[in-house]
Amino acid sequence: MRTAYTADQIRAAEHTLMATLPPGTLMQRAAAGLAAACAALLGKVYGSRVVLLVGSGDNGGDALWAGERLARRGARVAAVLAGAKTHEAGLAAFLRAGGRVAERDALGTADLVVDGLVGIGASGALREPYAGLAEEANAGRAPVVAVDVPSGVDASTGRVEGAAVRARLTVTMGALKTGLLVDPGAARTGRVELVDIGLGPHLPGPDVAALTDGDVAGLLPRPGNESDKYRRGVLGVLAGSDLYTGAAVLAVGGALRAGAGMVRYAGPAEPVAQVRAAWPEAVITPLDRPSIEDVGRVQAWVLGPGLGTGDWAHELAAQVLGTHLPVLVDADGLSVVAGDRSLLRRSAPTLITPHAGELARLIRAGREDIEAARLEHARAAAAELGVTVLLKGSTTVVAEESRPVRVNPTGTSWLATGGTGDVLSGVAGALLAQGLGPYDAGSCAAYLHGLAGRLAADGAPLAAADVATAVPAAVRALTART
Ligand SMILES: NC(=O)C1=CN([C@@H]2O[C@H](COP(=O)(O)OP(=O)(O)OC[C@H]3O[C@@H](n4cnc5c(N)ncnc54)[C@H](OP(=O)(O)O)[C@@H]3O)[C@@H](O)[C@H]2O)[C@@H](O)CC1
Ligand SMILES: Nc1ncnc2c1ncn2[C@@H]1O[C@H](COP(=O)(O)OP(=O)(O)O)[C@@H](O)[C@H]1O
Ligand SMILES: [K+]
Repeated sequence: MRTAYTADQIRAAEHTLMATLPPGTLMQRAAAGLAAACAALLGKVYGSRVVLLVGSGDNGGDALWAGERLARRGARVAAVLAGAKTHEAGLAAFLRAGGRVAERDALGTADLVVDGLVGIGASGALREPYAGLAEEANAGRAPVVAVDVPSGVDASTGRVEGAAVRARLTVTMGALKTGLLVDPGAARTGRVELVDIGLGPHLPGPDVAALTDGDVAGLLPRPGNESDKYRRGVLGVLAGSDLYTGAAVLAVGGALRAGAGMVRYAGPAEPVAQVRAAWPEAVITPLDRPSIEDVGRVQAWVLGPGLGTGDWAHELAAQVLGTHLPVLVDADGLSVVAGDRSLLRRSAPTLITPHAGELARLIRAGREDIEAARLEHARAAAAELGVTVLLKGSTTVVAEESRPVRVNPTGTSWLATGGTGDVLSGVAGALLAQGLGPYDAGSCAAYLHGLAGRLAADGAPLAAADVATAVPAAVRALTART
Protein backbone atom coordinates (compact mmCIF):
# COMPACT_ATOMS: atom_id res chain seq x y z
CA MET A 1 0.00 0.00 0.00
CA ARG A 2 1.31 3.46 -0.85
CA THR A 3 0.09 6.01 1.64
CA ALA A 4 -0.07 9.78 1.37
CA TYR A 5 -0.61 12.64 3.78
CA THR A 6 -1.85 16.22 3.92
CA ALA A 7 0.52 19.14 4.43
CA ASP A 8 -0.66 19.52 8.04
CA GLN A 9 0.01 15.85 8.78
CA ILE A 10 3.52 16.11 7.30
CA ARG A 11 4.25 19.31 9.16
CA ALA A 12 3.21 17.80 12.49
CA ALA A 13 5.36 14.71 11.92
CA GLU A 14 8.34 16.86 10.90
CA HIS A 15 7.90 18.93 14.01
CA THR A 16 8.11 15.87 16.27
CA LEU A 17 11.07 14.44 14.40
CA MET A 18 12.96 17.75 14.28
CA ALA A 19 12.79 18.07 18.04
CA THR A 20 14.99 14.96 18.29
CA LEU A 21 17.67 16.11 15.83
CA PRO A 22 20.29 18.87 15.50
CA PRO A 23 18.96 21.89 13.53
CA GLY A 24 19.17 21.56 9.76
CA THR A 25 19.46 17.77 9.75
CA LEU A 26 16.20 17.18 7.87
CA MET A 27 17.00 19.70 5.20
CA GLN A 28 20.41 18.07 4.66
CA ARG A 29 18.74 14.68 4.26
CA ALA A 30 16.25 16.18 1.83
CA ALA A 31 18.95 18.00 -0.15
CA ALA A 32 21.14 14.90 -0.40
CA GLY A 33 18.25 12.91 -1.90
CA LEU A 34 17.30 15.75 -4.20
CA ALA A 35 20.85 16.25 -5.48
CA ALA A 36 21.25 12.52 -6.13
CA ALA A 37 17.99 12.44 -8.12
CA CYS A 38 19.06 15.49 -10.16
CA ALA A 39 22.44 13.90 -10.86
CA ALA A 40 20.79 10.68 -12.02
CA LEU A 41 18.50 12.60 -14.36
CA LEU A 42 21.38 14.68 -15.76
CA GLY A 43 23.58 11.63 -16.33
CA LYS A 44 26.70 13.81 -16.38
CA VAL A 45 26.91 16.40 -13.61
CA TYR A 46 30.25 18.04 -14.41
CA GLY A 47 29.76 21.04 -16.69
CA SER A 48 25.97 20.75 -16.90
CA ARG A 49 23.84 23.87 -16.43
CA VAL A 50 21.34 23.73 -13.60
CA VAL A 51 18.90 26.54 -12.80
CA LEU A 52 17.26 26.67 -9.37
CA LEU A 53 13.95 28.50 -8.96
CA VAL A 54 14.14 29.53 -5.32
CA GLY A 55 11.14 30.67 -3.30
CA SER A 56 11.20 32.36 0.08
CA GLY A 57 10.67 29.30 2.29
CA ASP A 58 12.34 25.98 3.12
CA ASN A 59 11.35 24.56 -0.26
CA GLY A 60 13.82 27.06 -1.70
CA GLY A 61 16.26 26.03 1.04
CA ASP A 62 16.12 22.42 -0.17
CA ALA A 63 16.84 23.60 -3.71
CA LEU A 64 19.81 25.75 -2.62
CA TRP A 65 21.43 22.99 -0.54
CA ALA A 66 20.98 20.52 -3.41
CA GLY A 67 22.43 23.17 -5.75
CA GLU A 68 25.41 23.43 -3.42
CA ARG A 69 26.04 19.70 -3.75
CA LEU A 70 25.74 19.81 -7.54
CA ALA A 71 28.04 22.84 -7.74
CA ARG A 72 30.66 20.98 -5.71
CA ARG A 73 30.51 18.21 -8.30
CA GLY A 74 31.29 20.70 -11.07
CA ALA A 75 27.82 21.65 -12.30
CA ARG A 76 27.27 25.29 -13.32
CA VAL A 77 24.41 26.18 -11.02
CA ALA A 78 22.43 29.44 -11.12
CA ALA A 79 19.74 30.43 -8.65
CA VAL A 80 16.81 32.66 -9.62
CA LEU A 81 15.58 34.18 -6.36
CA ALA A 82 11.84 34.68 -6.54
CA GLY A 83 10.93 35.73 -3.01
CA ALA A 84 11.41 38.88 -0.98
CA LYS A 85 13.61 36.78 1.30
CA THR A 86 15.74 33.68 0.75
CA HIS A 87 16.87 30.78 2.99
CA GLU A 88 19.99 32.41 4.40
CA ALA A 89 22.18 29.46 5.31
CA GLY A 90 21.29 27.70 2.06
CA LEU A 91 22.17 30.74 -0.05
CA ALA A 92 25.48 31.29 1.76
CA ALA A 93 26.53 27.65 1.31
CA PHE A 94 25.42 27.72 -2.33
CA LEU A 95 27.53 30.81 -3.07
CA ARG A 96 30.54 29.32 -1.23
CA ALA A 97 30.32 26.24 -3.45
CA GLY A 98 30.56 28.40 -6.58
CA GLY A 99 26.86 28.83 -7.33
CA ARG A 100 25.70 32.20 -8.66
CA VAL A 101 22.57 34.28 -8.48
CA ALA A 102 21.02 34.91 -11.89
CA GLU A 103 18.08 36.56 -13.63
CA ARG A 104 15.21 34.54 -15.11
CA ASP A 105 16.76 34.51 -18.60
CA ALA A 106 19.16 31.84 -17.26
CA LEU A 107 16.26 29.44 -17.83
CA GLY A 108 16.90 29.66 -21.57
CA THR A 109 20.21 27.76 -21.39
CA ALA A 110 19.42 25.27 -18.61
CA ASP A 111 19.96 21.51 -18.92
CA LEU A 112 17.87 20.99 -15.79
CA VAL A 113 15.51 23.22 -13.79
CA VAL A 114 14.90 22.65 -10.09
CA ASP A 115 11.55 23.96 -8.88
CA GLY A 116 12.04 25.12 -5.29
CA LEU A 117 9.41 27.86 -5.46
CA VAL A 118 6.93 26.54 -2.91
CA GLY A 119 6.23 23.24 -1.19
CA ILE A 120 3.85 22.31 1.61
CA GLY A 121 3.86 25.91 2.88
CA ALA A 122 2.06 27.26 -0.20
CA SER A 123 -1.37 28.79 0.00
CA GLY A 124 -3.67 29.58 -2.92
CA ALA A 125 -2.74 30.15 -6.55
CA LEU A 126 0.90 31.01 -7.30
CA ARG A 127 1.51 34.75 -7.12
CA GLU A 128 3.95 36.69 -9.31
CA PRO A 129 6.79 36.34 -9.98
CA TYR A 130 6.35 32.64 -9.06
CA ALA A 131 3.54 32.02 -11.57
CA GLY A 132 5.48 33.49 -14.49
CA LEU A 133 8.59 31.51 -13.56
CA ALA A 134 6.58 28.28 -13.41
CA GLU A 135 5.19 28.95 -16.87
CA GLU A 136 8.61 29.84 -18.28
CA ALA A 137 10.07 26.63 -16.87
CA ASN A 138 7.22 24.63 -18.44
CA ALA A 139 7.80 26.27 -21.81
CA GLY A 140 11.54 25.53 -21.82
CA ARG A 141 13.28 22.44 -23.17
CA ALA A 142 14.99 21.44 -19.94
CA PRO A 143 13.32 18.84 -17.72
CA VAL A 144 11.98 20.21 -14.43
CA VAL A 145 12.58 18.48 -11.10
CA ALA A 146 9.98 19.59 -8.54
CA VAL A 147 11.08 19.79 -4.92
CA ASP A 148 8.50 18.10 -2.68
CA VAL A 149 5.52 19.07 -4.90
CA PRO A 150 5.26 20.82 -8.26
CA SER A 151 4.72 24.47 -7.32
CA GLY A 152 1.12 25.47 -7.99
CA VAL A 153 -0.24 22.05 -6.99
CA ASP A 154 -1.97 22.01 -3.61
CA ALA A 155 -0.02 19.41 -1.64
CA SER A 156 -3.06 18.35 0.41
CA THR A 157 -5.67 17.97 -2.33
CA GLY A 158 -4.14 18.01 -5.81
CA ARG A 159 -6.02 21.18 -6.67
CA VAL A 160 -4.44 23.45 -9.28
CA GLU A 161 -5.59 27.05 -9.33
CA GLY A 162 -3.73 29.02 -11.97
CA ALA A 163 -0.14 28.37 -13.06
CA ALA A 164 1.62 25.19 -11.92
CA VAL A 165 4.92 23.54 -12.68
CA ARG A 166 4.80 20.49 -14.95
CA ALA A 167 7.61 18.29 -13.66
CA ARG A 168 9.50 15.41 -15.25
CA LEU A 169 10.33 14.19 -11.76
CA THR A 170 9.03 15.12 -8.33
CA VAL A 171 11.37 14.41 -5.42
CA THR A 172 9.20 14.38 -2.34
CA MET A 173 10.48 14.47 1.22
CA GLY A 174 9.59 12.08 4.02
CA ALA A 175 6.27 10.80 2.70
CA LEU A 176 3.98 11.15 -0.31
CA LYS A 177 1.60 14.08 -0.28
CA THR A 178 -2.04 13.49 -1.23
CA GLY A 179 -1.86 16.06 -4.01
CA LEU A 180 0.75 13.97 -5.83
CA LEU A 181 -1.74 11.13 -6.30
CA VAL A 182 -4.91 13.01 -7.27
CA ASP A 183 -5.60 14.87 -10.51
CA PRO A 184 -5.24 17.59 -11.59
CA GLY A 185 -2.10 17.66 -9.39
CA ALA A 186 -1.05 14.10 -10.19
CA ALA A 187 -0.85 14.98 -13.88
CA ARG A 188 1.87 17.56 -13.03
CA THR A 189 4.29 15.38 -11.07
CA GLY A 190 5.99 13.19 -13.65
CA ARG A 191 7.70 10.29 -11.89
CA VAL A 192 7.58 10.57 -8.09
CA GLU A 193 10.63 9.67 -6.02
CA LEU A 194 10.44 9.52 -2.24
CA VAL A 195 13.42 10.58 -0.11
CA ASP A 196 13.45 8.94 3.31
CA ILE A 197 14.23 11.56 5.94
CA GLY A 198 13.15 9.40 8.89
CA LEU A 199 9.57 10.65 9.11
CA GLY A 200 7.95 7.18 9.05
CA PRO A 201 7.57 6.52 12.81
CA HIS A 202 6.03 9.95 13.35
CA LEU A 203 3.33 9.79 10.68
CA PRO A 204 -0.34 9.42 11.65
CA GLY A 205 -2.87 7.24 9.79
CA PRO A 206 -2.81 8.20 6.11
CA ASP A 207 -5.11 10.67 4.41
CA VAL A 208 -5.26 8.56 1.24
CA ALA A 209 -3.87 5.23 0.07
CA ALA A 210 -3.12 3.64 -3.28
CA LEU A 211 -3.17 -0.10 -3.79
CA THR A 212 -0.19 -1.89 -5.33
CA ASP A 213 -0.06 -5.05 -7.46
CA GLY A 214 0.70 -7.04 -4.33
CA ASP A 215 -2.25 -5.61 -2.41
CA VAL A 216 -4.67 -6.40 -5.23
CA ALA A 217 -3.23 -9.88 -5.74
CA GLY A 218 -3.73 -10.48 -2.03
CA LEU A 219 -7.31 -9.22 -2.01
CA LEU A 220 -8.61 -10.90 -5.17
CA PRO A 221 -10.67 -13.98 -4.38
CA ARG A 222 -9.36 -17.21 -5.91
CA PRO A 223 -11.31 -20.42 -6.30
CA GLY A 224 -10.16 -23.12 -3.88
CA ASN A 225 -10.33 -26.90 -4.36
CA GLU A 226 -13.77 -26.99 -2.84
CA SER A 227 -15.18 -24.13 -4.92
CA ASP A 228 -18.19 -24.47 -7.15
CA LYS A 229 -19.91 -21.82 -9.22
CA TYR A 230 -22.39 -20.94 -6.47
CA ARG A 231 -19.80 -20.71 -3.74
CA ARG A 232 -17.57 -18.49 -5.89
CA GLY A 233 -20.37 -15.91 -5.96
CA VAL A 234 -23.32 -15.25 -8.24
CA LEU A 235 -23.93 -11.74 -9.53
CA GLY A 236 -27.30 -10.44 -10.67
CA VAL A 237 -27.18 -7.75 -13.37
CA LEU A 238 -30.10 -5.40 -13.97
CA ALA A 239 -29.00 -3.33 -16.92
CA GLY A 240 -30.00 -2.44 -20.46
CA SER A 241 -33.28 -1.46 -22.05
CA ASP A 242 -34.76 -1.85 -25.51
CA LEU A 243 -33.08 1.47 -26.34
CA TYR A 244 -29.69 0.80 -24.69
CA THR A 245 -28.63 -2.79 -25.18
CA GLY A 246 -24.84 -2.42 -25.22
CA ALA A 247 -24.54 -1.45 -21.56
CA ALA A 248 -26.00 -4.82 -20.56
CA VAL A 249 -23.60 -6.73 -22.80
CA LEU A 250 -20.59 -4.81 -21.46
CA ALA A 251 -21.54 -5.08 -17.78
CA VAL A 252 -22.14 -8.82 -18.07
CA GLY A 253 -18.84 -9.18 -19.94
CA GLY A 254 -16.93 -7.32 -17.23
CA ALA A 255 -18.50 -9.52 -14.55
CA LEU A 256 -17.76 -12.80 -16.34
CA ARG A 257 -14.12 -11.81 -16.88
CA ALA A 258 -13.66 -10.80 -13.23
CA GLY A 259 -14.27 -14.19 -11.72
CA ALA A 260 -17.98 -14.38 -10.83
CA GLY A 261 -19.04 -18.01 -10.40
CA MET A 262 -22.12 -17.18 -12.39
CA VAL A 263 -23.81 -14.12 -13.82
CA ARG A 264 -27.60 -13.90 -13.89
CA TYR A 265 -28.90 -11.29 -16.29
CA ALA A 266 -32.48 -10.02 -16.26
CA GLY A 267 -33.97 -7.47 -18.64
CA PRO A 268 -36.40 -6.74 -21.48
CA ALA A 269 -36.46 -8.62 -24.82
CA GLU A 270 -33.90 -6.61 -26.81
CA PRO A 271 -31.00 -6.63 -24.35
CA VAL A 272 -31.85 -10.25 -23.46
CA ALA A 273 -31.31 -11.21 -27.11
CA GLN A 274 -28.03 -9.29 -27.24
CA VAL A 275 -26.66 -10.65 -23.96
CA ARG A 276 -27.67 -14.18 -24.97
CA ALA A 277 -25.82 -13.83 -28.26
CA ALA A 278 -22.70 -12.30 -26.72
CA TRP A 279 -22.47 -14.37 -23.53
CA PRO A 280 -23.80 -17.91 -23.66
CA GLU A 281 -22.28 -18.26 -20.18
CA ALA A 282 -24.88 -15.93 -18.61
CA VAL A 283 -28.09 -17.29 -17.12
CA ILE A 284 -30.91 -15.17 -18.44
CA THR A 285 -34.32 -14.17 -17.16
CA PRO A 286 -36.42 -12.20 -19.69
CA LEU A 287 -38.55 -9.63 -17.85
CA ASP A 288 -41.98 -8.52 -19.05
CA ARG A 289 -42.56 -6.65 -15.82
CA PRO A 290 -40.07 -4.96 -13.48
CA SER A 291 -39.57 -7.74 -10.94
CA ILE A 292 -36.59 -9.64 -9.56
CA GLU A 293 -38.79 -12.43 -8.23
CA ASP A 294 -37.84 -15.01 -10.88
CA VAL A 295 -34.15 -14.19 -11.23
CA GLY A 296 -32.89 -16.77 -8.75
CA ARG A 297 -30.42 -16.45 -5.89
CA VAL A 298 -27.51 -14.06 -6.16
CA GLN A 299 -24.90 -12.74 -3.73
CA ALA A 300 -24.82 -9.18 -5.10
CA TRP A 301 -26.51 -6.95 -7.66
CA VAL A 302 -25.43 -4.47 -10.30
CA LEU A 303 -28.16 -1.98 -11.03
CA GLY A 304 -28.25 0.67 -13.66
CA PRO A 305 -26.17 0.71 -16.85
CA GLY A 306 -28.53 1.51 -19.73
CA LEU A 307 -31.56 0.74 -17.56
CA GLY A 308 -33.52 3.91 -18.36
CA THR A 309 -34.87 6.22 -15.73
CA GLY A 310 -38.65 5.71 -15.82
CA ASP A 311 -41.05 3.68 -13.68
CA TRP A 312 -39.48 0.38 -14.80
CA ALA A 313 -36.06 1.41 -13.51
CA HIS A 314 -37.50 2.92 -10.34
CA GLU A 315 -39.39 -0.26 -9.52
CA LEU A 316 -36.32 -2.46 -10.06
CA ALA A 317 -34.20 -0.09 -7.97
CA ALA A 318 -36.69 -0.17 -5.11
CA GLN A 319 -36.76 -3.97 -5.13
CA VAL A 320 -33.01 -4.52 -5.35
CA LEU A 321 -32.16 -1.84 -2.82
CA GLY A 322 -34.83 -3.34 -0.57
CA THR A 323 -32.84 -6.60 -0.31
CA HIS A 324 -30.17 -7.34 2.28
CA LEU A 325 -27.55 -7.94 -0.41
CA PRO A 326 -24.66 -5.73 -1.57
CA VAL A 327 -25.75 -3.52 -4.48
CA LEU A 328 -23.68 -1.56 -6.97
CA VAL A 329 -25.57 1.40 -8.43
CA ASP A 330 -24.27 2.92 -11.67
CA ALA A 331 -25.37 5.17 -14.55
CA ASP A 332 -29.19 5.33 -14.93
CA GLY A 333 -29.50 3.69 -11.52
CA LEU A 334 -27.81 6.80 -10.14
CA SER A 335 -30.33 9.07 -11.87
CA VAL A 336 -33.11 7.08 -10.27
CA VAL A 337 -31.64 7.36 -6.77
CA ALA A 338 -30.83 11.06 -7.34
CA GLY A 339 -34.59 11.55 -7.72
CA ASP A 340 -35.32 9.51 -4.60
CA ARG A 341 -32.36 9.39 -2.24
CA SER A 342 -34.36 7.51 0.38
CA LEU A 343 -33.70 4.40 -1.75
CA LEU A 344 -30.10 4.49 -0.51
CA ARG A 345 -31.14 4.22 3.14
CA ARG A 346 -30.36 0.57 3.78
CA SER A 347 -28.17 -1.50 6.05
CA ALA A 348 -26.53 -3.75 3.42
CA PRO A 349 -23.41 -2.48 1.58
CA THR A 350 -24.01 -0.07 -1.29
CA LEU A 351 -21.35 0.94 -3.80
CA ILE A 352 -22.15 3.79 -6.14
CA THR A 353 -19.96 4.39 -9.20
CA PRO A 354 -20.70 7.87 -10.57
CA HIS A 355 -18.63 10.00 -12.91
CA ALA A 356 -18.42 13.67 -11.96
CA GLY A 357 -21.67 14.60 -13.76
CA GLU A 358 -23.62 11.83 -12.05
CA LEU A 359 -22.23 12.73 -8.65
CA ALA A 360 -23.11 16.38 -9.32
CA ARG A 361 -26.78 15.42 -9.71
CA LEU A 362 -26.70 13.19 -6.65
CA ILE A 363 -25.25 15.69 -4.21
CA ARG A 364 -26.44 18.84 -5.99
CA ALA A 365 -22.96 20.21 -6.62
CA GLY A 366 -21.34 21.62 -9.76
CA ARG A 367 -19.66 19.15 -12.09
CA GLU A 368 -16.61 21.37 -12.50
CA ASP A 369 -16.28 21.83 -8.75
CA ILE A 370 -16.24 18.05 -8.38
CA GLU A 371 -13.58 17.65 -11.07
CA ALA A 372 -11.39 20.29 -9.41
CA ALA A 373 -11.73 18.73 -5.94
CA ARG A 374 -12.43 15.03 -6.44
CA LEU A 375 -11.33 13.89 -3.00
CA GLU A 376 -13.38 16.34 -1.01
CA HIS A 377 -16.53 15.66 -2.99
CA ALA A 378 -16.19 11.87 -2.92
CA ARG A 379 -15.65 12.04 0.85
CA ALA A 380 -18.57 14.39 1.35
CA ALA A 381 -20.85 12.20 -0.76
CA ALA A 382 -19.91 9.06 1.16
CA ALA A 383 -20.75 10.81 4.43
CA GLU A 384 -23.91 12.46 3.17
CA LEU A 385 -25.35 9.36 1.47
CA GLY A 386 -24.00 6.71 3.83
CA VAL A 387 -22.63 4.61 0.93
CA THR A 388 -19.25 3.77 -0.59
CA VAL A 389 -18.49 6.14 -3.45
CA LEU A 390 -16.30 5.22 -6.42
CA LEU A 391 -15.88 8.49 -8.31
CA LYS A 392 -14.70 7.76 -11.86
CA GLY A 393 -12.54 9.98 -14.02
CA SER A 394 -8.92 10.71 -14.79
CA THR A 395 -8.10 9.81 -11.17
CA THR A 396 -10.65 7.35 -9.81
CA VAL A 397 -11.11 7.57 -6.04
CA VAL A 398 -13.03 5.32 -3.64
CA ALA A 399 -14.37 6.93 -0.48
CA GLU A 400 -15.99 5.31 2.52
CA GLU A 401 -16.61 6.97 5.86
CA SER A 402 -13.78 6.72 8.42
CA ARG A 403 -11.30 5.15 5.99
CA PRO A 404 -8.51 6.70 3.94
CA VAL A 405 -9.69 7.44 0.42
CA ARG A 406 -8.30 4.88 -2.01
CA VAL A 407 -6.78 6.61 -5.01
CA ASN A 408 -6.46 4.44 -8.09
CA PRO A 409 -2.96 4.44 -9.58
CA THR A 410 -3.70 2.50 -12.80
CA GLY A 411 -5.61 3.57 -15.90
CA THR A 412 -5.05 5.45 -19.13
CA SER A 413 -6.85 8.28 -20.83
CA TRP A 414 -7.67 5.84 -23.65
CA LEU A 415 -10.36 4.61 -21.25
CA ALA A 416 -12.27 7.83 -21.88
CA THR A 417 -14.60 6.16 -24.38
CA GLY A 418 -18.24 5.08 -24.23
CA GLY A 419 -19.03 1.87 -22.38
CA THR A 420 -15.88 1.43 -20.29
CA GLY A 421 -17.85 2.46 -17.20
CA ASP A 422 -20.32 -0.36 -17.87
CA VAL A 423 -17.42 -2.83 -17.90
CA LEU A 424 -16.20 -1.40 -14.59
CA SER A 425 -19.60 -1.91 -12.98
CA GLY A 426 -19.52 -5.57 -14.02
CA VAL A 427 -16.00 -6.07 -12.67
CA ALA A 428 -16.81 -4.41 -9.33
CA GLY A 429 -20.12 -6.28 -9.09
CA ALA A 430 -18.34 -9.59 -9.60
CA LEU A 431 -15.96 -8.77 -6.75
CA LEU A 432 -18.87 -7.85 -4.47
CA ALA A 433 -20.52 -11.17 -5.33
CA GLN A 434 -17.29 -12.97 -4.46
CA GLY A 435 -17.42 -11.50 -0.99
CA LEU A 436 -15.26 -8.37 -1.03
CA GLY A 437 -16.67 -5.39 0.84
CA PRO A 438 -17.57 -2.34 -1.25
CA TYR A 439 -14.36 -0.46 -0.38
CA ASP A 440 -12.08 -3.31 -1.50
CA ALA A 441 -14.36 -4.36 -4.38
CA GLY A 442 -14.45 -0.80 -5.72
CA SER A 443 -10.74 -0.13 -5.39
CA CYS A 444 -9.64 -3.54 -6.72
CA ALA A 445 -12.07 -3.21 -9.64
CA ALA A 446 -10.75 0.25 -10.51
CA TYR A 447 -7.20 -1.10 -10.34
CA LEU A 448 -7.92 -4.11 -12.57
CA HIS A 449 -10.00 -2.03 -14.97
CA GLY A 450 -7.21 0.55 -15.28
CA LEU A 451 -4.60 -2.15 -15.83
CA ALA A 452 -6.83 -3.92 -18.36
CA GLY A 453 -7.31 -0.56 -20.10
CA ARG A 454 -3.55 -0.08 -20.37
CA LEU A 455 -3.03 -3.60 -21.71
CA ALA A 456 -5.91 -3.26 -24.17
CA ALA A 457 -4.82 0.17 -25.39
CA ASP A 458 -1.06 -0.39 -25.50
CA GLY A 459 -0.67 3.12 -26.88
CA ALA A 460 -3.62 3.02 -29.30
CA PRO A 461 -7.41 3.43 -29.13
CA LEU A 462 -9.52 0.78 -27.45
CA ALA A 463 -13.20 -0.15 -27.45
CA ALA A 464 -14.93 -0.88 -24.16
CA ALA A 465 -15.31 -4.59 -24.98
CA ASP A 466 -11.50 -4.83 -25.29
CA VAL A 467 -11.21 -3.75 -21.66
CA ALA A 468 -13.42 -6.62 -20.49
CA THR A 469 -11.40 -9.03 -22.64
CA ALA A 470 -8.16 -7.80 -21.06
CA VAL A 471 -9.26 -8.24 -17.43
CA PRO A 472 -7.88 -11.82 -17.12
CA ALA A 473 -4.55 -10.64 -18.60
CA ALA A 474 -4.52 -7.86 -16.00
CA VAL A 475 -5.00 -10.39 -13.21
CA ARG A 476 -2.19 -12.51 -14.66
CA ALA A 477 0.11 -9.50 -15.02
CA LEU A 478 -0.28 -8.30 -11.48
CA THR A 479 0.04 -11.80 -10.07
CA ALA A 480 3.23 -12.37 -12.08
CA ARG A 481 4.76 -9.15 -10.77
CA THR A 482 4.18 -10.01 -7.11
N1 LIG B 1 9.98 21.42 7.84
C1 LIG B 1 10.97 20.53 7.64
O1 LIG B 1 11.50 19.97 8.55
C2 LIG B 1 11.40 20.22 6.31
C3 LIG B 1 10.89 20.91 5.21
N2 LIG B 1 11.33 20.63 4.01
C4 LIG B 1 11.00 21.49 2.90
O2 LIG B 1 10.35 22.66 3.34
C5 LIG B 1 9.17 22.88 2.61
C6 LIG B 1 8.20 23.66 3.40
O3 LIG B 1 8.82 24.88 3.69
P1 LIG B 1 8.04 26.14 4.26
O4 LIG B 1 7.19 25.72 5.35
O5 LIG B 1 9.06 27.15 4.54
O6 LIG B 1 7.10 26.56 3.07
P2 LIG B 1 7.38 26.68 1.50
O7 LIG B 1 6.58 25.60 0.86
O8 LIG B 1 8.81 26.77 1.18
O9 LIG B 1 6.74 28.07 1.05
C7 LIG B 1 6.26 28.98 1.99
C8 LIG B 1 6.51 30.38 1.49
O10 LIG B 1 6.16 30.56 0.13
C9 LIG B 1 5.46 31.77 -0.05
N3 LIG B 1 4.17 31.44 -0.66
C10 LIG B 1 3.14 30.73 -0.13
N4 LIG B 1 2.15 30.60 -0.98
C11 LIG B 1 2.54 31.26 -2.10
C12 LIG B 1 1.91 31.49 -3.35
N5 LIG B 1 0.69 31.03 -3.63
N6 LIG B 1 2.59 32.20 -4.27
C13 LIG B 1 3.82 32.68 -4.01
N7 LIG B 1 4.45 32.48 -2.83
C14 LIG B 1 3.82 31.79 -1.89
C15 LIG B 1 5.27 32.40 1.29
O11 LIG B 1 6.23 33.39 1.43
P3 LIG B 1 5.86 34.94 1.61
O12 LIG B 1 5.09 35.29 0.37
O13 LIG B 1 5.05 35.01 2.85
O14 LIG B 1 7.19 35.57 1.66
C16 LIG B 1 5.58 31.29 2.27
O15 LIG B 1 6.25 31.74 3.42
C17 LIG B 1 8.73 21.51 2.23
O16 LIG B 1 7.83 21.52 1.13
C18 LIG B 1 10.05 20.83 1.92
O17 LIG B 1 10.47 21.18 0.61
C19 LIG B 1 12.31 19.59 3.80
O18 LIG B 1 13.53 20.22 3.78
C20 LIG B 1 12.29 18.52 4.86
C21 LIG B 1 12.41 19.13 6.18
N1 LIG C 1 -9.04 10.94 -18.73
C1 LIG C 1 -9.19 9.73 -18.22
N2 LIG C 1 -8.13 9.03 -17.76
C2 LIG C 1 -8.29 7.79 -17.26
N3 LIG C 1 -9.47 7.15 -17.17
C3 LIG C 1 -10.55 7.79 -17.59
C4 LIG C 1 -10.48 9.10 -18.13
N4 LIG C 1 -11.74 9.48 -18.46
C5 LIG C 1 -12.54 8.45 -18.15
N5 LIG C 1 -11.83 7.43 -17.62
C6 LIG C 1 -12.37 6.15 -17.14
O1 LIG C 1 -13.22 5.61 -18.14
C7 LIG C 1 -14.41 5.09 -17.55
C8 LIG C 1 -15.60 5.87 -18.11
O2 LIG C 1 -16.75 5.54 -17.43
P1 LIG C 1 -18.13 6.29 -17.70
O3 LIG C 1 -17.93 7.76 -17.63
O4 LIG C 1 -19.14 5.68 -16.82
O5 LIG C 1 -18.42 5.92 -19.21
P2 LIG C 1 -19.63 5.10 -19.84
O6 LIG C 1 -20.86 5.59 -19.13
O7 LIG C 1 -19.63 5.48 -21.29
O8 LIG C 1 -19.37 3.67 -19.63
C9 LIG C 1 -14.23 5.22 -16.06
O9 LIG C 1 -13.67 4.03 -15.55
C10 LIG C 1 -13.24 6.36 -15.93
O10 LIG C 1 -12.49 6.32 -14.74
K1 LIG D 1 8.24 22.94 -5.42
